[in-house]
Amino acid sequence: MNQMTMPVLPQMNELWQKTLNWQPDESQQQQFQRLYELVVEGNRSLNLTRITEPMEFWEKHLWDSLRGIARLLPANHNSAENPELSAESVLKAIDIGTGGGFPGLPIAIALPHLSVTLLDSTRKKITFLETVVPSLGIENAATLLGRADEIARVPQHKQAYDLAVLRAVGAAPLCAKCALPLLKNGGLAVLYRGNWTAEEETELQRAIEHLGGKVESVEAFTTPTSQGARHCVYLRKVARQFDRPVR
Ligand SMILES: C[S@@+](CC[C@H](N)C(=O)[O-])C[C@H]1O[C@@H](n2cnc3c(N)ncnc32)[C@H](O)[C@@H]1O
Repeated sequence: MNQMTMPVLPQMNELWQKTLNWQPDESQQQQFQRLYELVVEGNRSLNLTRITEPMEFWEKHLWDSLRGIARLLPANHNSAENPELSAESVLKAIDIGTGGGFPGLPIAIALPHLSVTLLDSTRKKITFLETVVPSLGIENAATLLGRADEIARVPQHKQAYDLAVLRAVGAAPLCAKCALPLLKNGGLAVLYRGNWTAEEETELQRAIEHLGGKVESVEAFTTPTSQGARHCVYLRKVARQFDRPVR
């Protein structure tokens, strides 16, 4: 057996459980393993990621993708306390600038009730994902080629999503400008960041004032094996743009 056919991805059941209060089942483990193999294979012709070591892939692609939406994983959301986060109310998600499928593909695998749109403006990334999605047997994810600002003007996508996730797409104000027009009123954007400064938060606040968004919370944490610094910025869409008075 070569490295590509062995289940080389660490299972990490204890760490999944301890850090996210969740564990993938057998079929989700297999999908993560196959995703790993396809990304390593795809990397030979496409510049998808620098992270190809199994342990690093687990932490920086799989775990990191799911940490941002940990509150939506079964057992973590309490729909009575937090109705806008219940599994029943978060149905449509979009991963803006998904690249090789992160964080959108691990999210689609972990939350099969969610319908996930994988958006990217680069044709070759979408072509890659068009083969990955069926190859993993994922039925709740679809690819979409285009720029977020253009897609947000298409009636089918404008204010159509409950959840938007963005990782490594650009500065936070740009991410907010991409995400908020795609969200329904009450929808949530998760900006996956490394470090996060007070200056960045001020700039973000300024940028979202006119877009009907508010910073609901910022979570700081470290990754579980290499202790890398991470922040997730949660933005709530509180008003549709056209609800706000034009000054
Ligand atoms: C550095 S990659 C990050 C990929 C992935 N999110 C990750 O964390 O591994 C940024 C991706 O965002 C895409 N992108 C940048 N601006 C975009 C936009 N305005 N609309 C859609 N995709 C965009 C690029 O084509 C690229 O694939």
